Amino acid sequence: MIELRNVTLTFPDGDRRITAVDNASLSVPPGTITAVTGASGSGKSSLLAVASALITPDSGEVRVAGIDLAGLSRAEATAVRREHIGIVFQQSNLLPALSALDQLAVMNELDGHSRAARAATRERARDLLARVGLAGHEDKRPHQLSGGQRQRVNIARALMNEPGVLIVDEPTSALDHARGMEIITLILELTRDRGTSTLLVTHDRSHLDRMDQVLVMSDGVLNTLDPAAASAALVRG
Ligand SMILES: Nc1ncnc2c1ncn2[C@@H]1O[C@H](COP(=O)(O)OP(=O)(O)OP(=O)(O)O)[C@@H](O)[C@H]1O
Repeated sequence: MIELRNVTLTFPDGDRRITAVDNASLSVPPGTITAVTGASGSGKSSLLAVASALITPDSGEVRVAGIDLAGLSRAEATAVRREHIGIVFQQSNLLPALSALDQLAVMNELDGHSRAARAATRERARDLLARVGLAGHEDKRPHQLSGGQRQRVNIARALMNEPGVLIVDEPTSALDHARGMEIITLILELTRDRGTSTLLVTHDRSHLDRMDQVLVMSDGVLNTLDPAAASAALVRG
């Protein structure tokens, strides 16, 4: 579950402050997907940063996987992120030198677990890669994969720790329409199968009618839109 109640986030701007998120409330139940759309600079990334425990808002309540983020130290917030939140960033941040399998396994292996635990990690990574359609591609490095395949690795990596919350920033921006559709379908399936509360930012309005909930951000303010109406608006142009 992701829950934001009356969240406001401001940034300094010379003598004044910019309100990036303005008294925003939202709730994303398990197994559902909420899309946030809106113009550039409307506050979407700021909202994701708050929901990912990367930034503490000025005011309001943020609960992720049942945990109230208020008052957590930086280390505690990092621990919550690691255990409960899978994040797929806009820019693919895969490590060029690592195979697809190692991109998934490396974070867990850094913990220095036993041999058996390492083997289990690699088995889980292999299963997840198969789940996102990359069986047979485990040993490929990022430059040997297409944009859509790299995005699949990103998604699989975000799921390694079996998070209850999945935060996805612009997953289709670097892809053509057909590949974008496939990625959205995958994220929807994973959300249903794994029961994640998925919060997704997108500029691409063509996917909105597939979402459980659509929110439009404008100058930091969130408004609910009927998913079908969001698509109808697209048809009308
Ligand atoms: N670290 C920061 N310091 C100061 N101002 C910031 C910071 N991050 C965002 N802002 C400001 O907050 C507002 C919202 O920005 P944000 O990046 O959240 O919008 P966005 O909707 O994600 O935009 P885009 O679609 O272009 O990524 C903007 O006015 C932006 O300039």
